Amino acid sequence: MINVPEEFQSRIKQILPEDEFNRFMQSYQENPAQGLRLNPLKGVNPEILPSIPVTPTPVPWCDFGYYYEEGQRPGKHPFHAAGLYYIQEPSAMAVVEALQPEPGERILDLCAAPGGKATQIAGYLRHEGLLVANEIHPKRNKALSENLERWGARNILVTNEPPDKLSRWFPEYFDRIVVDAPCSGEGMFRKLPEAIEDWSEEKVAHCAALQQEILPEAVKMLKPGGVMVYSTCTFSAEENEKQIETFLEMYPEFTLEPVLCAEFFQAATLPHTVRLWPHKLRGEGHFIARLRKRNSLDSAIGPSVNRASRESAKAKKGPDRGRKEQNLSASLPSLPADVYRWYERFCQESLNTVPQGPYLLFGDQLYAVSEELPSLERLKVTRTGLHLGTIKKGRFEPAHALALALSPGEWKKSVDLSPDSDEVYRYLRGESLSVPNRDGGWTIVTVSGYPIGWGKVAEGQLKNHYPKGLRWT
Ligand SMILES: C[S@@+](CC[C@H](N)C(=O)[O-])C[C@H]1O[C@@H](n2cnc3c(N)ncnc32)[C@H](O)[C@@H]1O
Repeated sequence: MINVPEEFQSRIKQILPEDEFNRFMQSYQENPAQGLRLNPLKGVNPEILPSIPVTPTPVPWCDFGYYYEEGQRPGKHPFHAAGLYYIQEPSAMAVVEALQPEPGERILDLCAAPGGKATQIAGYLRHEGLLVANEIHPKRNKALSENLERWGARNILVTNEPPDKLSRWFPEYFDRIVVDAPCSGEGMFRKLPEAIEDWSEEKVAHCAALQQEILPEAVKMLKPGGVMVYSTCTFSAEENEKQIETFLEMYPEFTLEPVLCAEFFQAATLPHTVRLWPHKLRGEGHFIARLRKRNSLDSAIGPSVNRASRESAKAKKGPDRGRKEQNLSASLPSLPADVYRWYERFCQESLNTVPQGPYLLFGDQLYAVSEELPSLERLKVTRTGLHLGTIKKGRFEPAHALALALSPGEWKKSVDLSPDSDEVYRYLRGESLSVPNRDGGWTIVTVSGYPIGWGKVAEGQLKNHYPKGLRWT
Protein backbone atom coordinates (compact mmCIF):
# COMPACT_ATOMS: atom_id res chain seq x y z
CA MET A 1 0.00 0.00 0.00
CA ILE A 2 1.32 3.43 -0.97
CA ASN A 3 1.12 6.38 1.40
CA VAL A 4 1.41 9.79 -0.15
CA PRO A 5 2.25 13.00 1.77
CA GLU A 6 -0.60 14.98 3.38
CA GLU A 7 0.56 18.22 1.72
CA PHE A 8 0.42 16.49 -1.65
CA GLN A 9 -3.13 15.27 -0.95
CA SER A 10 -4.24 18.81 0.02
CA ARG A 11 -2.84 20.12 -3.25
CA ILE A 12 -4.71 17.47 -5.28
CA LYS A 13 -7.93 18.35 -3.39
CA GLN A 14 -7.60 21.84 -4.85
CA ILE A 15 -7.60 20.39 -8.37
CA LEU A 16 -10.15 17.54 -8.17
CA PRO A 17 -13.75 17.50 -6.88
CA GLU A 18 -14.26 15.32 -3.77
CA ASP A 19 -15.62 12.14 -5.41
CA GLU A 20 -12.87 12.24 -8.00
CA PHE A 21 -10.28 12.85 -5.34
CA ASN A 22 -11.42 9.65 -3.62
CA ARG A 23 -11.13 7.68 -6.85
CA PHE A 24 -7.71 9.23 -7.44
CA MET A 25 -6.56 8.07 -3.98
CA GLN A 26 -7.95 4.57 -4.65
CA SER A 27 -5.72 4.34 -7.73
CA TYR A 28 -2.77 4.07 -5.30
CA GLN A 29 -4.11 0.63 -4.28
CA GLU A 30 -3.67 -0.59 -7.86
CA ASN A 31 -0.52 -1.70 -9.64
CA PRO A 32 1.22 0.78 -11.94
CA ALA A 33 0.58 0.25 -15.65
CA GLN A 34 3.39 -1.55 -17.52
CA GLY A 35 4.04 -1.06 -21.21
CA LEU A 36 6.31 -1.82 -24.12
CA ARG A 37 6.57 -0.23 -27.56
CA LEU A 38 7.50 -2.19 -30.71
CA ASN A 39 10.32 -0.98 -32.93
CA PRO A 40 9.23 0.02 -36.46
CA LEU A 41 12.88 0.67 -37.45
CA LYS A 42 13.44 -3.10 -37.28
CA GLY A 43 10.16 -3.89 -39.01
CA VAL A 44 8.76 -5.40 -35.82
CA ASN A 45 5.01 -5.96 -36.01
CA PRO A 46 2.41 -7.39 -33.59
CA GLU A 47 3.02 -10.92 -34.92
CA ILE A 48 6.05 -11.00 -32.64
CA LEU A 49 3.95 -10.54 -29.49
CA PRO A 50 3.16 -14.25 -28.84
CA SER A 51 6.93 -14.90 -28.71
CA ILE A 52 7.48 -12.31 -25.96
CA PRO A 53 6.70 -13.45 -22.39
CA VAL A 54 3.82 -10.98 -21.89
CA THR A 55 0.03 -10.81 -22.08
CA PRO A 56 -0.24 -7.85 -24.47
CA THR A 57 -3.18 -5.43 -24.74
CA PRO A 58 -2.98 -2.44 -27.14
CA VAL A 59 -2.38 1.03 -25.69
CA PRO A 60 -5.22 3.04 -27.32
CA TRP A 61 -3.17 6.19 -28.01
CA CYS A 62 -0.03 4.57 -29.47
CA ASP A 63 -0.07 2.22 -32.47
CA PHE A 64 3.14 0.51 -31.38
CA GLY A 65 2.33 0.40 -27.65
CA TYR A 66 1.13 -2.60 -25.58
CA TYR A 67 0.33 -3.06 -21.92
CA TYR A 68 1.66 -6.10 -20.13
CA GLU A 69 0.87 -7.43 -16.69
CA GLU A 70 2.61 -6.83 -13.37
CA GLY A 71 5.21 -9.55 -12.72
CA GLN A 72 6.01 -10.16 -16.42
CA ARG A 73 9.63 -9.34 -17.35
CA PRO A 74 10.02 -8.59 -21.10
CA GLY A 75 13.19 -6.61 -20.34
CA LYS A 76 14.93 -9.89 -19.50
CA HIS A 77 14.32 -11.44 -22.92
CA PRO A 78 16.83 -11.71 -25.84
CA PHE A 79 14.36 -9.78 -28.05
CA HIS A 80 14.88 -6.80 -25.75
CA ALA A 81 18.66 -7.10 -26.25
CA ALA A 82 17.94 -7.08 -30.01
CA GLY A 83 16.05 -3.76 -29.64
CA LEU A 84 12.74 -5.19 -30.83
CA TYR A 85 10.85 -3.16 -28.20
CA TYR A 86 11.37 -0.50 -25.56
CA ILE A 87 9.92 -0.79 -22.07
CA GLN A 88 7.94 2.43 -21.55
CA GLU A 89 5.22 3.55 -19.18
CA PRO A 90 2.04 3.76 -21.36
CA SER A 91 1.05 7.38 -20.53
CA ALA A 92 4.55 8.50 -21.55
CA MET A 93 3.87 7.15 -25.07
CA ALA A 94 1.29 9.92 -25.60
CA VAL A 95 3.93 12.68 -25.66
CA VAL A 96 5.53 11.78 -29.00
CA GLU A 97 2.10 11.02 -30.46
CA ALA A 98 1.29 14.67 -29.66
CA LEU A 99 4.51 15.77 -31.39
CA GLN A 100 3.67 13.90 -34.63
CA PRO A 101 7.21 13.69 -36.06
CA GLU A 102 7.51 13.21 -39.82
CA PRO A 103 10.36 11.47 -41.72
CA GLY A 104 12.96 13.99 -42.91
CA GLU A 105 12.41 16.52 -40.13
CA ARG A 106 14.96 17.91 -37.68
CA ILE A 107 13.77 17.06 -34.19
CA LEU A 108 15.17 17.89 -30.76
CA ASP A 109 14.48 15.95 -27.57
CA LEU A 110 15.92 18.45 -25.10
CA CYS A 111 15.67 16.40 -21.86
CA ALA A 112 16.02 12.98 -23.40
CA ALA A 113 17.38 10.34 -20.97
CA PRO A 114 16.84 7.47 -20.71
CA GLY A 115 15.37 7.66 -24.20
CA GLY A 116 11.70 6.68 -24.16
CA LYS A 117 10.61 9.67 -26.26
CA ALA A 118 13.84 9.70 -28.30
CA THR A 119 13.47 6.07 -29.46
CA GLN A 120 9.82 6.74 -30.31
CA ILE A 121 10.81 9.80 -32.37
CA ALA A 122 13.56 7.80 -34.14
CA GLY A 123 10.90 5.24 -35.07
CA TYR A 124 8.81 7.92 -36.75
CA LEU A 125 11.80 9.47 -38.56
CA ARG A 126 12.59 6.15 -40.32
CA HIS A 127 16.28 7.16 -40.66
CA GLU A 128 15.34 10.32 -42.61
CA GLY A 129 16.13 13.73 -41.13
CA LEU A 130 17.89 14.19 -37.80
CA LEU A 131 17.14 13.51 -34.14
CA VAL A 132 19.20 15.45 -31.63
CA ALA A 133 18.78 13.78 -28.23
CA ASN A 134 20.24 15.89 -25.44
CA GLU A 135 20.69 15.00 -21.77
CA ILE A 136 22.41 17.19 -19.23
CA HIS A 137 23.46 14.45 -16.76
CA PRO A 138 26.47 12.39 -17.95
CA LYS A 139 25.38 9.06 -16.38
CA ARG A 140 21.86 9.33 -17.76
CA ASN A 141 23.36 10.41 -21.08
CA LYS A 142 25.21 7.08 -21.31
CA ALA A 143 21.95 5.15 -20.86
CA LEU A 144 20.32 7.33 -23.53
CA SER A 145 23.12 6.63 -25.97
CA GLU A 146 22.96 2.86 -25.34
CA ASN A 147 19.18 2.78 -25.71
CA LEU A 148 19.35 4.57 -29.07
CA GLU A 149 22.08 2.17 -30.16
CA ARG A 150 19.96 -0.88 -29.29
CA TRP A 151 17.04 0.73 -31.14
CA GLY A 152 19.13 0.80 -34.34
CA ALA A 153 18.72 4.57 -34.84
CA ARG A 154 21.09 5.99 -37.47
CA ASN A 155 20.38 9.68 -38.02
CA ILE A 156 21.04 10.81 -34.49
CA LEU A 157 23.21 13.15 -32.51
CA VAL A 158 23.41 12.55 -28.75
CA THR A 159 24.67 15.56 -26.81
CA ASN A 160 25.44 16.19 -23.15
CA GLU A 161 24.83 19.90 -22.68
CA PRO A 162 22.76 22.30 -20.60
CA PRO A 163 19.93 23.79 -22.70
CA ASP A 164 21.42 27.32 -22.65
CA LYS A 165 24.59 26.01 -24.30
CA LEU A 166 22.85 23.80 -26.83
CA SER A 167 20.70 26.72 -27.97
CA ARG A 168 23.81 28.56 -29.19
CA TRP A 169 24.56 25.74 -31.64
CA PHE A 170 21.10 25.34 -33.06
CA PRO A 171 19.38 28.74 -33.57
CA GLU A 172 15.93 28.22 -35.17
CA TYR A 173 17.14 24.84 -36.37
CA PHE A 174 14.43 22.35 -35.44
CA ASP A 175 11.04 21.57 -36.99
CA ARG A 176 9.84 20.02 -33.73
CA ILE A 177 11.06 20.01 -30.16
CA VAL A 178 9.95 17.98 -27.19
CA VAL A 179 10.59 19.37 -23.72
CA ASP A 180 9.87 16.44 -21.43
CA ALA A 181 10.81 18.56 -18.48
CA PRO A 182 12.49 17.57 -15.22
CA CYS A 183 9.59 17.73 -12.76
CA SER A 184 8.50 16.84 -9.24
CA GLY A 185 7.38 13.40 -10.50
CA GLU A 186 4.04 13.25 -8.65
CA GLY A 187 2.56 11.18 -11.47
CA MET A 188 5.16 8.44 -10.88
CA PHE A 189 4.44 7.76 -7.19
CA ARG A 190 2.95 4.32 -7.99
CA LYS A 191 5.76 3.34 -10.33
CA LEU A 192 8.72 4.82 -8.45
CA PRO A 193 7.98 4.96 -4.70
CA GLU A 194 11.32 6.76 -4.23
CA ALA A 195 9.67 9.75 -5.95
CA ILE A 196 7.47 10.02 -2.83
CA GLU A 197 10.53 10.29 -0.56
CA ASP A 198 11.96 12.90 -2.89
CA TRP A 199 8.81 15.03 -3.02
CA SER A 200 8.30 18.32 -1.18
CA GLU A 201 6.56 21.61 -1.85
CA GLU A 202 10.05 23.11 -2.27
CA LYS A 203 10.79 20.55 -4.96
CA VAL A 204 7.67 21.61 -6.86
CA ALA A 205 8.79 25.25 -6.70
CA HIS A 206 12.35 24.33 -7.68
CA CYS A 207 11.18 22.31 -10.71
CA ALA A 208 8.81 25.06 -11.83
CA ALA A 209 11.73 27.54 -11.76
CA LEU A 210 13.93 25.10 -13.71
CA GLN A 211 11.26 24.58 -16.35
CA GLN A 212 10.99 28.37 -16.71
CA GLU A 213 14.69 28.46 -17.51
CA ILE A 214 14.59 25.55 -19.97
CA LEU A 215 11.62 26.65 -22.08
CA PRO A 216 13.16 29.91 -23.43
CA GLU A 217 16.14 27.90 -24.69
CA ALA A 218 13.80 25.58 -26.59
CA VAL A 219 12.11 28.65 -28.10
CA LYS A 220 15.44 29.84 -29.53
CA MET A 221 16.01 26.50 -31.25
CA LEU A 222 12.55 26.12 -32.82
CA LYS A 223 12.03 27.24 -36.42
CA PRO A 224 9.23 29.72 -37.09
CA GLY A 225 6.17 27.60 -37.80
CA GLY A 226 7.63 24.74 -35.72
CA VAL A 227 5.88 22.63 -33.10
CA MET A 228 6.94 22.23 -29.48
CA VAL A 229 5.47 19.69 -27.07
CA TYR A 230 5.88 20.36 -23.36
CA SER A 231 5.21 17.49 -20.98
CA THR A 232 5.64 16.54 -17.35
CA CYS A 233 4.83 13.49 -15.25
CA THR A 234 3.44 15.58 -12.41
CA PHE A 235 0.10 17.04 -11.27
CA SER A 236 1.09 20.43 -9.80
CA ALA A 237 -0.45 23.33 -11.71
CA GLU A 238 2.74 25.37 -11.19
CA GLU A 239 4.61 22.91 -13.41
CA ASN A 240 1.76 22.45 -15.88
CA GLU A 241 -1.01 24.92 -16.74
CA LYS A 242 0.56 27.85 -14.88
CA GLN A 243 3.89 27.15 -16.53
CA ILE A 244 2.28 27.29 -19.97
CA GLU A 245 0.21 30.39 -19.08
CA THR A 246 3.37 32.26 -18.11
CA PHE A 247 5.07 30.97 -21.24
CA LEU A 248 2.29 32.27 -23.49
CA GLU A 249 2.51 35.70 -21.84
CA MET A 250 6.24 35.79 -22.52
CA TYR A 251 5.98 34.36 -26.02
CA PRO A 252 2.78 35.59 -27.67
CA GLU A 253 4.00 34.17 -30.98
CA PHE A 254 3.08 30.71 -29.65
CA THR A 255 -0.42 29.22 -29.68
CA LEU A 256 -1.75 26.01 -28.17
CA GLU A 257 -2.90 23.29 -30.55
CA PRO A 258 -5.01 20.16 -30.00
CA VAL A 259 -3.19 17.03 -28.89
CA LEU A 260 -3.64 13.86 -30.95
CA CYS A 261 -5.80 11.23 -29.20
CA ALA A 262 -7.09 13.85 -26.74
CA GLU A 263 -10.33 11.86 -26.51
CA PHE A 264 -8.53 9.35 -24.28
CA PHE A 265 -7.34 12.03 -21.85
CA GLN A 266 -8.86 14.72 -19.57
CA ALA A 267 -9.06 18.31 -20.77
CA ALA A 268 -6.91 20.48 -18.52
CA THR A 269 -7.93 24.03 -17.54
CA LEU A 270 -6.00 25.56 -20.46
CA PRO A 271 -7.63 24.98 -23.86
CA HIS A 272 -6.15 22.01 -25.77
CA THR A 273 -3.79 20.94 -22.97
CA VAL A 274 -4.45 17.51 -21.48
CA ARG A 275 -3.91 15.67 -18.25
CA LEU A 276 -3.56 11.92 -17.95
CA TRP A 277 -4.94 10.84 -14.57
CA PRO A 278 -4.26 7.33 -13.19
CA HIS A 279 -7.88 6.96 -11.99
CA LYS A 280 -9.19 7.80 -15.50
CA LEU A 281 -7.01 5.64 -17.72
CA ARG A 282 -4.59 2.74 -17.57
CA GLY A 283 -1.37 4.67 -17.10
CA GLU A 284 0.47 7.05 -14.76
CA GLY A 285 0.04 10.81 -14.35
CA HIS A 286 1.09 13.17 -17.15
CA PHE A 287 0.46 16.63 -18.57
CA ILE A 288 0.87 17.50 -22.27
CA ALA A 289 0.73 20.83 -24.12
CA ARG A 290 1.36 21.17 -27.86
CA LEU A 291 2.46 24.64 -28.97
CA ARG A 292 3.13 26.13 -32.38
CA LYS A 293 5.47 29.04 -33.05
CA ARG A 294 3.99 31.51 -35.49
CA ASN A 295 5.67 31.79 -38.90
CA SER A 296 8.07 34.74 -39.07
CA LEU A 297 5.94 36.44 -41.75
CA ASP A 298 3.14 37.06 -39.30
CA SER A 299 5.20 37.42 -36.12
CA ALA A 300 4.87 41.17 -35.92
CA ILE A 301 4.22 41.05 -32.17
CA GLY A 302 7.38 41.92 -30.26
CA PRO A 303 8.63 40.19 -27.13
CA SER A 304 6.99 41.08 -23.84
CA VAL A 305 8.94 43.19 -21.33
CA ASN A 306 9.81 40.17 -19.14
CA ARG A 307 11.20 38.25 -22.01
CA ALA A 308 13.20 41.17 -23.40
CA SER A 309 14.95 41.77 -20.08
CA ARG A 310 15.63 38.05 -19.59
CA GLU A 311 17.10 37.74 -23.07
CA SER A 312 19.34 40.77 -22.74
CA ALA A 313 20.71 39.32 -19.46
CA LYS A 314 21.46 36.01 -21.15
CA ALA A 315 22.90 37.55 -24.30
CA LYS A 316 25.97 38.61 -22.30
CA LYS A 317 26.89 34.95 -21.88
CA GLY A 318 26.29 33.96 -25.48
CA PRO A 319 29.38 34.38 -27.66
CA ASP A 320 27.91 32.19 -30.38
CA ARG A 321 24.54 33.89 -30.56
CA GLY A 322 23.53 34.48 -34.14
CA ARG A 323 26.08 32.10 -35.59
CA LYS A 324 25.33 31.01 -39.13
CA GLU A 325 24.37 27.42 -39.86
CA GLN A 326 27.45 25.58 -41.11
CA ASN A 327 27.08 22.13 -42.51
CA LEU A 328 29.36 19.57 -40.87
CA SER A 329 29.53 17.26 -43.88
CA ALA A 330 30.83 20.13 -46.06
CA SER A 331 33.72 20.66 -43.64
CA LEU A 332 34.65 16.99 -43.07
CA PRO A 333 38.03 15.94 -44.43
CA SER A 334 37.83 12.88 -46.66
CA LEU A 335 38.95 9.63 -45.03
CA PRO A 336 42.62 8.66 -45.32
CA ALA A 337 42.85 6.18 -48.21
CA ASP A 338 44.11 3.26 -46.10
CA VAL A 339 41.35 3.76 -43.49
CA TYR A 340 38.70 3.61 -46.22
CA ARG A 341 40.40 0.54 -47.72
CA TRP A 342 40.31 -1.36 -44.40
CA TYR A 343 36.66 -0.37 -43.88
CA GLU A 344 35.74 -1.35 -47.43
CA ARG A 345 37.56 -4.67 -47.11
CA PHE A 346 35.57 -5.48 -43.95
CA CYS A 347 32.32 -4.56 -45.77
CA GLN A 348 33.21 -6.74 -48.76
CA GLU A 349 34.01 -9.72 -46.51
CA SER A 350 31.15 -9.42 -44.04
CA LEU A 351 28.33 -7.32 -45.51
CA ASN A 352 26.33 -7.05 -48.72
CA THR A 353 26.45 -3.27 -48.42
CA VAL A 354 28.89 -0.47 -47.65
CA PRO A 355 27.10 1.88 -45.19
CA GLN A 356 27.50 5.28 -46.80
CA GLY A 357 29.00 8.48 -45.41
CA PRO A 358 29.64 11.31 -44.99
CA TYR A 359 32.21 9.65 -42.74
CA LEU A 360 33.59 11.13 -39.57
CA LEU A 361 36.82 9.76 -38.10
CA PHE A 362 37.03 10.72 -34.44
CA GLY A 363 40.35 9.41 -33.10
CA ASP A 364 40.23 5.76 -34.17
CA GLN A 365 36.40 5.63 -34.24
CA LEU A 366 34.58 5.74 -37.57
CA TYR A 367 31.02 7.07 -37.91
CA ALA A 368 28.58 7.53 -40.80
CA VAL A 369 26.99 10.88 -39.99
CA SER A 370 23.91 12.68 -41.18
CA GLU A 371 24.19 15.17 -44.07
CA GLU A 372 22.03 17.42 -41.88
CA LEU A 373 24.51 18.03 -39.10
CA PRO A 374 25.84 21.50 -38.33
CA SER A 375 29.40 21.97 -37.04
CA LEU A 376 29.85 20.21 -33.69
CA GLU A 377 33.02 21.99 -32.62
CA ARG A 378 33.18 22.44 -28.81
CA LEU A 379 29.88 20.62 -28.32
CA LYS A 380 29.86 17.61 -25.92
CA VAL A 381 28.82 14.84 -28.27
CA THR A 382 28.43 11.27 -26.99
CA ARG A 383 27.20 9.69 -30.23
CA THR A 384 26.81 10.94 -33.76
CA GLY A 385 25.18 9.12 -36.63
CA LEU A 386 25.91 5.42 -36.94
CA HIS A 387 29.01 4.16 -35.14
CA LEU A 388 30.60 1.93 -37.77
CA GLY A 389 33.63 0.68 -35.87
CA THR A 390 37.23 1.07 -34.74
CA ILE A 391 40.27 1.46 -36.94
CA LYS A 392 42.96 -0.88 -35.66
CA LYS A 393 46.42 -1.33 -37.16
CA GLY A 394 45.76 -2.41 -40.73
CA ARG A 395 42.17 -3.56 -40.11
CA PHE A 396 38.67 -2.51 -39.16
CA GLU A 397 36.66 -3.85 -36.20
CA PRO A 398 32.88 -3.36 -36.45
CA ALA A 399 30.90 -1.58 -33.70
CA HIS A 400 28.00 -3.09 -31.76
CA ALA A 401 25.86 -0.18 -33.05
CA LEU A 402 26.48 -1.32 -36.65
CA ALA A 403 25.22 -4.85 -35.85
CA LEU A 404 22.08 -3.45 -34.21
CA ALA A 405 21.35 -1.12 -37.15
CA LEU A 406 21.66 -3.73 -39.92
CA SER A 407 18.58 -5.11 -41.67
CA PRO A 408 18.14 -8.66 -42.98
CA GLY A 409 19.97 -9.06 -46.28
CA GLU A 410 22.71 -6.59 -45.31
CA TRP A 411 25.08 -9.16 -43.75
CA LYS A 412 26.88 -12.07 -45.38
CA LYS A 413 27.48 -14.45 -42.46
CA SER A 414 25.22 -15.07 -39.51
CA VAL A 415 24.61 -17.53 -36.69
CA ASP A 416 20.94 -17.60 -35.77
CA LEU A 417 19.96 -18.56 -32.22
CA SER A 418 16.55 -19.42 -30.88
CA PRO A 419 15.25 -17.02 -28.20
CA ASP A 420 14.59 -20.02 -25.95
CA SER A 421 17.99 -21.65 -26.40
CA ASP A 422 20.73 -21.87 -23.79
CA GLU A 423 23.11 -20.64 -26.46
CA VAL A 424 21.51 -17.20 -26.75
CA TYR A 425 21.83 -16.66 -22.99
CA ARG A 426 25.41 -17.91 -23.12
CA TYR A 427 26.13 -15.42 -25.92
CA LEU A 428 24.56 -12.58 -23.92
CA ARG A 429 26.74 -13.56 -20.94
CA GLY A 430 29.85 -13.20 -23.11
CA GLU A 431 30.70 -16.88 -23.66
CA SER A 432 32.16 -18.39 -26.85
CA LEU A 433 29.93 -20.77 -28.82
CA SER A 434 30.77 -23.85 -30.77
CA VAL A 435 29.87 -23.36 -34.48
CA PRO A 436 31.23 -26.27 -36.54
CA ASN A 437 31.38 -25.99 -40.35
CA ARG A 438 31.17 -22.20 -40.49
CA ASP A 439 33.20 -19.82 -42.64
CA GLY A 440 35.64 -17.81 -40.57
CA GLY A 441 35.53 -14.07 -39.91
CA TRP A 442 33.09 -11.45 -38.63
CA THR A 443 29.64 -12.98 -38.21
CA ILE A 444 26.37 -11.42 -37.10
CA VAL A 445 24.67 -13.24 -34.23
CA THR A 446 20.90 -13.10 -34.63
CA VAL A 447 17.95 -14.17 -32.53
CA SER A 448 15.01 -15.29 -34.72
CA GLY A 449 16.73 -13.37 -37.54
CA TYR A 450 17.24 -10.07 -35.61
CA PRO A 451 20.86 -9.01 -34.90
CA ILE A 452 22.02 -8.94 -31.27
CA GLY A 453 25.75 -8.48 -31.84
CA TRP A 454 28.99 -9.65 -33.46
CA GLY A 455 31.04 -12.77 -33.14
CA LYS A 456 34.23 -13.80 -34.91
CA VAL A 457 34.45 -17.36 -36.18
CA ALA A 458 37.71 -19.32 -36.23
CA GLU A 459 38.27 -23.08 -36.04
CA GLY A 460 34.66 -23.96 -35.22
CA GLN A 461 34.39 -21.43 -32.37
CA LEU A 462 32.48 -18.14 -32.33
CA LYS A 463 34.53 -15.70 -30.28
CA ASN A 464 32.15 -13.44 -28.39
CA HIS A 465 32.13 -9.71 -29.25
CA TYR A 466 29.02 -8.78 -27.27
CA PRO A 467 30.16 -5.55 -25.48
CA LYS A 468 31.51 -6.24 -21.98
CA GLY A 469 29.42 -3.44 -20.43
CA LEU A 470 26.17 -4.95 -21.75
CA ARG A 471 26.76 -8.58 -20.81
CA TRP A 472 24.10 -10.35 -18.79
CA THR A 473 25.09 -11.72 -15.42
C1 LIG B 1 11.32 13.45 -17.42
S1 LIG B 1 12.98 13.13 -17.61
C2 LIG B 1 13.13 12.78 -19.31
C3 LIG B 1 12.60 11.45 -19.72
C4 LIG B 1 12.87 11.14 -21.19
N1 LIG B 1 12.36 12.18 -22.04
C5 LIG B 1 12.32 9.81 -21.63
O1 LIG B 1 11.28 9.78 -22.26
O2 LIG B 1 12.96 8.78 -21.38
C6 LIG B 1 13.70 14.72 -17.52
C7 LIG B 1 15.18 14.78 -17.82
O3 LIG B 1 15.60 16.14 -17.66
C8 LIG B 1 16.94 16.12 -17.18
N2 LIG B 1 17.27 17.41 -16.54
C9 LIG B 1 17.48 17.66 -15.23
N3 LIG B 1 17.82 18.95 -15.05
C10 LIG B 1 17.84 19.53 -16.26
C11 LIG B 1 18.14 20.84 -16.73
N4 LIG B 1 18.47 21.82 -15.91
N5 LIG B 1 18.06 21.05 -18.05
C12 LIG B 1 17.73 20.06 -18.90
N6 LIG B 1 17.43 18.82 -18.52
C13 LIG B 1 17.49 18.55 -17.22
C14 LIG B 1 16.96 14.96 -16.21
O4 LIG B 1 18.27 14.48 -16.02
C15 LIG B 1 16.05 13.94 -16.88
O5 LIG B 1 16.80 13.02 -17.63
